[in-house]
Amino acid sequence: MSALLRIARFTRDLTPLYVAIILCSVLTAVAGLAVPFLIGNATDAIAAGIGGQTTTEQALRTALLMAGALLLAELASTVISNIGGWYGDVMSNRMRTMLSVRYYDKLLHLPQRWFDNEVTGTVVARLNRSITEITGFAKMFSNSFATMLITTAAVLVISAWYAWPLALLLIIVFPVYVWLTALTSVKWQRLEGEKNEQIDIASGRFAEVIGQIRVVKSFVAERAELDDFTRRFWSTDRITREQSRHWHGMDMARRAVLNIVFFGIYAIIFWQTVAGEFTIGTMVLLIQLMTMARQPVQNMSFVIDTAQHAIAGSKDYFRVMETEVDQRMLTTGEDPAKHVVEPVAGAPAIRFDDVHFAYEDGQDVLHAIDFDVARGEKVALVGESGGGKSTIVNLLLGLYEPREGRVEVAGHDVAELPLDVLRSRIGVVFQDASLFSGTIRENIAYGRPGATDEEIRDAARRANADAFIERFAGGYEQIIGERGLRLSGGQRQRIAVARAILKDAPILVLDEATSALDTKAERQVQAGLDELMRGRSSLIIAHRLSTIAGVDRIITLEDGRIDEIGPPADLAASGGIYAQLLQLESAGNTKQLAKFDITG
Ligand SMILES: Nc1ncnc2c1ncn2[C@@H]1O[C@H](COP(=O)(O)OP(=O)(O)OP(=O)(O)O)[C@@H](O)[C@H]1O
Repeated sequence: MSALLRIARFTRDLTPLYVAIILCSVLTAVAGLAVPFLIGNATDAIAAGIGGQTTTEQALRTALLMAGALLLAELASTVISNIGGWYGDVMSNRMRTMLSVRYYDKLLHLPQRWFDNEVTGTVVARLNRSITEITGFAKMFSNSFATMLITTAAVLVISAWYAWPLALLLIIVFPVYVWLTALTSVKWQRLEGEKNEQIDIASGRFAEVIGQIRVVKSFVAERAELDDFTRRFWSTDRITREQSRHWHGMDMARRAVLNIVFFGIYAIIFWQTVAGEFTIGTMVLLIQLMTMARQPVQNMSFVIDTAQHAIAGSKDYFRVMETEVDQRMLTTGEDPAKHVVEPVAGAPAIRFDDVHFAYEDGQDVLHAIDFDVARGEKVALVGESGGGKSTIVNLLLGLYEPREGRVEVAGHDVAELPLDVLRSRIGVVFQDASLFSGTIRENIAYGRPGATDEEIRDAARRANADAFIERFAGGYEQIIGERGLRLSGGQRQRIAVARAILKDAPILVLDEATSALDTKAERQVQAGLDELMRGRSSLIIAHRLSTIAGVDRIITLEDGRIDEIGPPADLAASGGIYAQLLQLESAGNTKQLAKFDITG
């Protein structure tokens, strides 16, 4: 119940719709409750006519009057319940929109750490299930449950008026029924959770596999993937059988109790009628009222079943909604790129001051990292794979916080800058170009929404991308497929470079992509990158010795520690990692070079 109230509180903006739905439900219930009274009156009038207490004309007139009133009551019920249904549809759709938008908003602002432990497809599957179940319940409630519950409450009061033992029996049957249902609920919920877990994992994998279908095909892993998917779904079959057996076993017990109680109710009504306490009309009225009350009790399992799904769904939903978000976003609604951050006089563009960092407690991956990048300087990070290069970039982008020490940008502690302001100052070109489905124009404009066509073209020209874009039939409107899969690796990179040029951030982080490119493509991308780096302070995760040779300074890393810092010429002679790399290159030892993600 508290979970359902929580949903209602969470969606309190829908209150006017909730009120309209309840009003329609009350009116529908009232119209429905009039029916047994009208039939009861008609029955009494007909019985009186047949029995000779009134004339046949009088009996007929009353009966026809009742039939007319019956028609009106039923028409009213039809119209009002449909109006209520309309409100219900609108309400559940708005609820779905509200829950989905807030969930997406939440996900977009969760810290990077949260995503490290989640599989994208699983997050999406969970969202879909939770929201479908919550809104499904809301819709059922507004379209039928509410009227049903109001009718039942009214039947209780009316039957108490006529004969208190009837009301007593009805009052007993409800809690017994709900109690028996609650007994089933604990086990049912546990099994439902087990099922959902399997389905979420399978759906997560499904999304991953379809997203990386080329890898799957190249490893001929289709059968293995399908087998795993099938196994997970089939495991829900066993759980469903157990869950359903349990549910239906308990349902039999519940219904048996109901049958016995209703036997008592009918026995009382018949006995009282024979004893002359009730007229035939009252008997007909009471039988109809009891039938009206019986339906909600029987449907109670369905109501509770749907409510349980909604409760289980809401738990998953609110678990994510309760996760702490990155609080350090600019909350003024101001464009973060326009937020003024005056550089501290004399401060370097980037400074790492004795930074220690661990992804997991007690396992430092960066130790005492100390370096700076002067304004306009190009600095390359070189080190073995897993040495901590990407982690340094992650800290610079504020994706994680140092365990100890400070990271500064233009003299400001990164921990104190709003994250969106910080990130608007840093352009990033990732190793994997990471484009989105849509047009080339949209992908470049991602760097600066609202950029003019001319600005987009100019960025593409400078990134050495304009010529190949123009060769496409659609030009800048060419659709590039999911993650840009319809482009070559080099083309994707150049679009990513154009995107960063358009962003025009003073600091640049570059994770060179090389292995995927042939020499010509590499030259084309390099020309774009050179243009991008001009005048910017650049931190480069370099994968080519030619790039490393062209930077102002090199930082070599070993096991998360800085080994050396200095200009290429100095490090070439120092005997350290860079000097060794040069030796490996001249000896043609590409295998050892690959350990450093260096392609030569
Ligand atoms: N999200 C994460 N959670 C836990 N550990 C991580 C995470 N990301 C990286 N690591 C670990 O941190 C260490 C440094 O990784 P990092 O990605 O910074 O290395 P790298 O030098 O960039 O390597 P590469 O050149 O292969 O990309 C590695 O041991 C890695 O396993």
